[in-house]
Amino acid sequence: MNDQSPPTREQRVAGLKGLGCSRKRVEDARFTQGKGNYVDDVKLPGMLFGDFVRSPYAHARVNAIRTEEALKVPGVLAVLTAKDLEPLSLHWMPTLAGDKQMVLADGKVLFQGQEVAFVVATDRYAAADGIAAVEVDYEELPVLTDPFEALQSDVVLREDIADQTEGAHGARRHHNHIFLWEEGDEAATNQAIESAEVVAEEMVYYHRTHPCPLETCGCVASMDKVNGKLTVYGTFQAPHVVRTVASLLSGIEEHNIRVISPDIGGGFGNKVGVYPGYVCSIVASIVTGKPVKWIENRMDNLMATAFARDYWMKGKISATRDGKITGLHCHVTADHGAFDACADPTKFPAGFFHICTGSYDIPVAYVGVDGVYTNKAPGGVAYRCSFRVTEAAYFIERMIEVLAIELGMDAAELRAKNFIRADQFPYTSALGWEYDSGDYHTAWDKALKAVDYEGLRREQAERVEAFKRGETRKLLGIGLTHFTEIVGAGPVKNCDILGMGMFDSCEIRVHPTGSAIARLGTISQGQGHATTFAQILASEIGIPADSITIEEGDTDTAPYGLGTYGSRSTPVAGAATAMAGRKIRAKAQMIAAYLLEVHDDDVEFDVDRFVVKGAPERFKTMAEIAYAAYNQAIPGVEPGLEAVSYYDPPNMTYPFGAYICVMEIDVDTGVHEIRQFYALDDCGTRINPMVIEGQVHGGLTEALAIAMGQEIAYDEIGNHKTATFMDFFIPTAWETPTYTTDHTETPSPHHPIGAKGVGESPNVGGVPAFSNAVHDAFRAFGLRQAHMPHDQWRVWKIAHDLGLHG
Ligand code: PCD
Ligand SMILES: [Cu+]
Repeated sequence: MNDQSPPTREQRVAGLKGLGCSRKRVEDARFTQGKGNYVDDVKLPGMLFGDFVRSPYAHARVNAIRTEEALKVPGVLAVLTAKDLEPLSLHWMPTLAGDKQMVLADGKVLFQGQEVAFVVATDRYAAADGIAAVEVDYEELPVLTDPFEALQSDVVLREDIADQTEGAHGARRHHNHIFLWEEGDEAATNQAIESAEVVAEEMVYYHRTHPCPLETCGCVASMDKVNGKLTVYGTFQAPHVVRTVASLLSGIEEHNIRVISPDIGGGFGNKVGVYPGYVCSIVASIVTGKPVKWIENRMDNLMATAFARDYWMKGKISATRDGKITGLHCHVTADHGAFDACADPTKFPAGFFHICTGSYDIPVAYVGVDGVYTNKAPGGVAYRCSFRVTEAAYFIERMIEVLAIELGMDAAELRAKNFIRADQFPYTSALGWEYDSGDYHTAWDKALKAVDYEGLRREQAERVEAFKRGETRKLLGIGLTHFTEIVGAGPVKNCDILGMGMFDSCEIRVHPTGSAIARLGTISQGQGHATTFAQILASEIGIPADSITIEEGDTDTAPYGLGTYGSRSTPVAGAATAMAGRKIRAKAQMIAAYLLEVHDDDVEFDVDRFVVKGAPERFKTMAEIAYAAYNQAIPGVEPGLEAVSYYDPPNMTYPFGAYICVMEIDVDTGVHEIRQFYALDDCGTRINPMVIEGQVHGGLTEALAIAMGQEIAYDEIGNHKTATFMDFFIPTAWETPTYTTDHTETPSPHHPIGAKGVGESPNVGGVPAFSNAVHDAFRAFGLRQAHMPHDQWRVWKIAHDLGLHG
């Protein structure tokens, strides 16, 4: 081929590396070469180190804190206690859930690992010595770790609000009660259930766990007293929200606060909330006039930062004899720990749990959630679904299995019989959500075919017979799940965090030579935004993704946004990116028309250029247009080529998926082996299939961890039993199975490019798939419900209790 020949249209499209391209992740060059810049890499001149004295008790009165000896330790400069923070009104701080939380122990401690005092020293070793020298007089109090018991007990956990009968989410009926939140028609639901031919009832527990990112939480606060500017580097999933909160709490004007989220080593929801470490570092920097760093160790992270789940879900599901679901009732007892510090949109104290009707057309439903205080760490609702969709999906997918048992019906058939049909979308659920789009039957049939479902069931039946004959000790479980996710909060009219509406944003500058920078209100923690958002833009404005820099996480430069969690970046900031791109394109069209000396309407966009309609040889490329925007006076058009979009999504997006897990279980040892895991995801328009596959692999591995072993456990006096990797299960390559990924593509009708989120989906759908496989292996022997995690001992115990050990 002649070097001079112009690229074909296909080559031009491919050259953009836009939508649908499995573009390699641009951020990986620095990550794989140790050139990332994480919070702990931030080293400022004269920087000090702060760390916490933490409570060894789960519930105790703090009668005295003596700091004299600590202050004598070489290198220790200050020890902050609640008394020091009180004059600044910073000894307590508001939580995202409308509650308040102690920054440092104020008269008592409420969970093991709670922050009691903050020691500031020249380095982390001196701080550790200082911590050891702080003397605290504790007087132990009775401990409540069980939420059901907490609601009956005379022991008052939150003395600060003991007499308050109204909380942030309505009436409190007991001193350890936080709220009762209800959705749906309870009377109609009860009636449907009472008059039903078949009812299945079950208590489904989704245990307490923890997102445990590789990098723990931390920050560096630096108060420059000369120019009055506070800079805070930190592991923040929502940097702008942190800036606003810091301003409101400290009284420092918001323009004088700069929050920077540098590279983040995994967030998974753990880094959404505001922690005492941030407040104490800021105060310490103001007091000492020096930068102060605080970095958690692994135990701190597992003991004191945002846990996930801990939902006791009591369900009733009713159906006709032939398996048509007629009603769903759910009551949740939600253990929120010592403070209600969940990171949900204000109006939703149980997040989006009322998506618990799942993928099914259920005529009536009711859900009631009781939030309860206990002597455990606060900060729930994280871990690859910040808004309780994981709990909801687990609940309904377990209830479906239990109903299938009750009906004596195949669980795949029961699902298919009740799916919302493709022609029912947009579909409004009994609990009020408007599902934007979906095609569940197509996905389900594809999944069942891919694994040869009928063949598997035959094999399973043969296995059961062989087991009964004593020819094998291994059972076969087929774990089915069809989940519906709900991601992309806003809209602003329903969703806010601390009053800030949940929109998101993108600002684009196209440079004269035809490359560009785009800044967003979100922040990648490993998801690959620098790669994928450039792809959205490449397809919108015809500039190659390789020529577009994506920048996030610096509040001095990025437009205001609500941050990255709840798989909202693609649905919201991704939409803002497309919309801002369209503004660039609109202006480029005027410039092109001027340059081509035709009317605006006579040019049209084609991949990377504007062409004169009907005369494709007459065109201006985006690079030429960008240059003209800066070097020519164009009548009626401002110089430059920039745009900004603040996007308020009209609705959330509803990704879905069909997962099937095939598991072998050794009845005598409780050891499982995952023979096959098939995951079909539908996240609408796919931006980068390779990134999506990576997201799915990561999320499934976290799901495996949660379902098969990971747990935050406490003993009866509130000792945290799982605060190290000796006890807290993190799967390695050894435990991780091979996954087969697949997809269908049902675009979101309201998203500018039809994309839905995907990051959370594999965890939402993965946990029930693994757990259902365990249950299914024992279905023939009468198992209905066994609580997670299904570690080896608990699986052995299931077999034992079913009498399978002879
Ligand atoms: N359709 C579609 C969708 C999506 N995509 C892609 O993928 C990713 C993701 O996305 P999304 O879904 O939108 O999401 P985002 O927002 O971005 O993110 C978030 C998520 O993400 C996930 N993933 C991950 N990865 C990593 N690596 N790291 C991390 O940390 C993490 N985290 C996790 C979580 S948990 Mo939460 O926070 O609990 O709420 S939520 C979450 C990005 O890149 C994007 O672009 C594509 O491509 N396509
Ligand atoms: Cu979610």
